[in-house]
Amino acid sequence: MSVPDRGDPLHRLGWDEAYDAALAPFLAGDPRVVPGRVTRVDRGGCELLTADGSVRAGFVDRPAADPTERVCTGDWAVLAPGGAAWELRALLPRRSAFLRSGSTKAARGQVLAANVDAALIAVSLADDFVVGRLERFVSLAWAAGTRPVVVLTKCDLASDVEHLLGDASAAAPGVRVLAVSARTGAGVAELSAALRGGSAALLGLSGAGKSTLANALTGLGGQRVQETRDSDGRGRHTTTARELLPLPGGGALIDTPGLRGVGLWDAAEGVGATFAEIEELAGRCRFGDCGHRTEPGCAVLGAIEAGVLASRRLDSYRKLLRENDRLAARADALLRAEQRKEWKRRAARGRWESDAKRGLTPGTGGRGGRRR
Ligand SMILES: Nc1nc2c(ncn2[C@@H]2O[C@H](COP(=O)(O)OP(=O)(O)OP(=O)(O)O)[C@@H](O)[C@H]2O)c(=O)[nH]1
Ligand SMILES: [Zn+2]
Repeated sequence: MSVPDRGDPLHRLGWDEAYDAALAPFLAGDPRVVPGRVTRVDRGGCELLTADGSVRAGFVDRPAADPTERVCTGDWAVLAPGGAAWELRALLPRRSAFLRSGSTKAARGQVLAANVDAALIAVSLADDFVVGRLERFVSLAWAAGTRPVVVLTKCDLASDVEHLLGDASAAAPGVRVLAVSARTGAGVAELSAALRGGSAALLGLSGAGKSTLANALTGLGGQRVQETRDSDGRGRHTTTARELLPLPGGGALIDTPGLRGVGLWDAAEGVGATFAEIEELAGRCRFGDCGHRTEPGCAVLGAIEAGVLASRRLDSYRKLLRENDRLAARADALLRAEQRKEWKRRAARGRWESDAKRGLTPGTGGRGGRRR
């Protein structure tokens, strides 16, 4: 493995000068280190693509107490020769990260994908268009530090595409919205061009057409999706394990199972960006802490009355903020519980040590302990 130069596989996957700068201190410490991009993560290990274009598996992650510091798909890793094989030494700072809210065990959440530039939100035109769901995905994309791109899929099945494009644009102001059909190929070239050079991740409900879209974008044909013809048009497919795939025009597509239908996590800012027009209006309310319910001089209510803002937008905005608050509160509670456990462990260890010093049976504090 050697340090990459321009046009090599790593640059095609998005390596640039800022990453060069991030790698420099590692190179100064050990000139043998090389970067690699994580294409898939397994329990405790990962697979990487390196500058010579080869995919190397079997890398073991460094120990990290904070789950968000563990390796994830899309990470740029610093590799160094160690013993018989290469080892993963560090991760370069992430430009963006999708976090999943913590499970009941881990309060701090888990990073699902890193260094994503564009979040492709797949919305099937074969199903009813649920605006609130789109707003949720858009908020998530902003919160992760990525640029959302709304992809209305299966446009061959819809008759009023123009109308639906308008609805989607209204729900996601300032966001690029495209209609595509993997079946007819409509819009695919335009989407490819919009992604060129960057890293894109796929989000969307099951059956939204993500795998089919991934095939169309990466040019993998039917390799990743097995077409089945069933009545509801959803079908079943098998997805191969690699989660980061090079795009033919440069850049990469990240498609991780965990990212496909994620929950909100610390997305208050993302919600704000999605409902930018409401936040902007709120800045003009008479009271700084206006709840936009009955307050006099409320610019938000004023806009609704004037027919400039749909009251449905305000409802969605509130709902997403509430959801986010609930998750944040839950995460706080989990974090506190973890800390309490750690304090108990430390206190127990302290008692043990002081018992031992006093010549008591360790852990009994003298109750039932005999002096030796
Ligand atoms: N008519 C039409 N059908 C499509 C199109 N894209 C996907 N489909 C069909 O929609 C179904 C679901 O597509 P998938 O690509 O498997 O959807 P997915 O989002 O990957 O689904 P999950 O893996 O469950 O998340 C399949 O039967 C596809 O053949 C399209 O552009 N037009
Ligand atoms: Zn107000």
